[in-house]
Amino acid sequence: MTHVLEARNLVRDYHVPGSLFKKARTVHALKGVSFTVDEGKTLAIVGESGCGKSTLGRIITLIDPATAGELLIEGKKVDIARDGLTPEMRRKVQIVFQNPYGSLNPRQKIGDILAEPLIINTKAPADERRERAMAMLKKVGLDEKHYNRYPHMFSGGQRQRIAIARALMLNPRLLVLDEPVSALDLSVQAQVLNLLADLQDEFQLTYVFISHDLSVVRYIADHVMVMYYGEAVEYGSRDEVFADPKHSYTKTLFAATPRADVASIKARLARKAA
Ligand SMILES: Nc1ncnc2c1ncn2[C@@H]1O[C@H](COP(=O)(O)OP(=O)(O)OP(=O)(O)O)[C@@H](O)[C@H]1O
Repeated sequence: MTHVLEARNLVRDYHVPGSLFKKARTVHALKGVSFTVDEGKTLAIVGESGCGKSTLGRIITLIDPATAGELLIEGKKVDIARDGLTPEMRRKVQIVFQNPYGSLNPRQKIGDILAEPLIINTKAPADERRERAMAMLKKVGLDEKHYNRYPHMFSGGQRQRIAIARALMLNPRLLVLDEPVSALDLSVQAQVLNLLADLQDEFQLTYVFISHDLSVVRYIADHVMVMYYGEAVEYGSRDEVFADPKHSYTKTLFAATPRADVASIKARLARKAA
């Protein structure tokens, strides 16, 4: 079976220019990271601040180039230096960022925010764009009446729903979710996680879920990759990694994390297991 996403030995170096007081230096943000993600599955990427999670997310989403390595989307090699990327390839991968306050243009109405990817990437006429935006609002648990409102008129959870809806407008295969619930209250986190799980089932979406929160990862992930200073130090199924962490860093990370379970997450897990 072809993987939806395959990363082979991804390397990313950042060259930080020197100043009067500091020498120029190179930050080795990714030191050769490899993994695969299959259709309809979720790979969680876990690790502390600075371990390279977001760098990896930006490379997968083709926002940033890698220094070396290979990236394959549905078995097709992507030019990681970003030359020659087809619009088709770009449409397949979308990203949702942590901050729903910062990621939506405050001057645009929700309908226009959702229609924008269609205007840029397709020839869909205005009435079709409107219809698709309305339909997507409903899919993420919002309402047609929200179409003409501005982002400031929504709660944090609702804004993240809008960001998810925007990411889905082009029917992507893969969503990179970069700390998508970290800025939300616990009860709202559970609602958004449940929404992501439902959308995954409905559209057979593949997720790369970046998080530092192990209780969230435990709920959402099929596979887990633990990163430490630019390296993947652990990689396996969720149950394997949680039940029997191999690397000393993973053990420390798990020991340091309180079990902050969310009631409705537990309920859903139980439903899933049943
Ligand atoms: N544009 C850049 N220029 C120089 N160094 C960078 C740049 N972006 C990231 N880095 C460095 O690369 C390393 C990995 O950063 P990255 O943001 O990917 O980590 P992270 O695990 O996502 O952390 P956080 O959770 O805090 O966002 C860090 O040492 C960071 O300082």
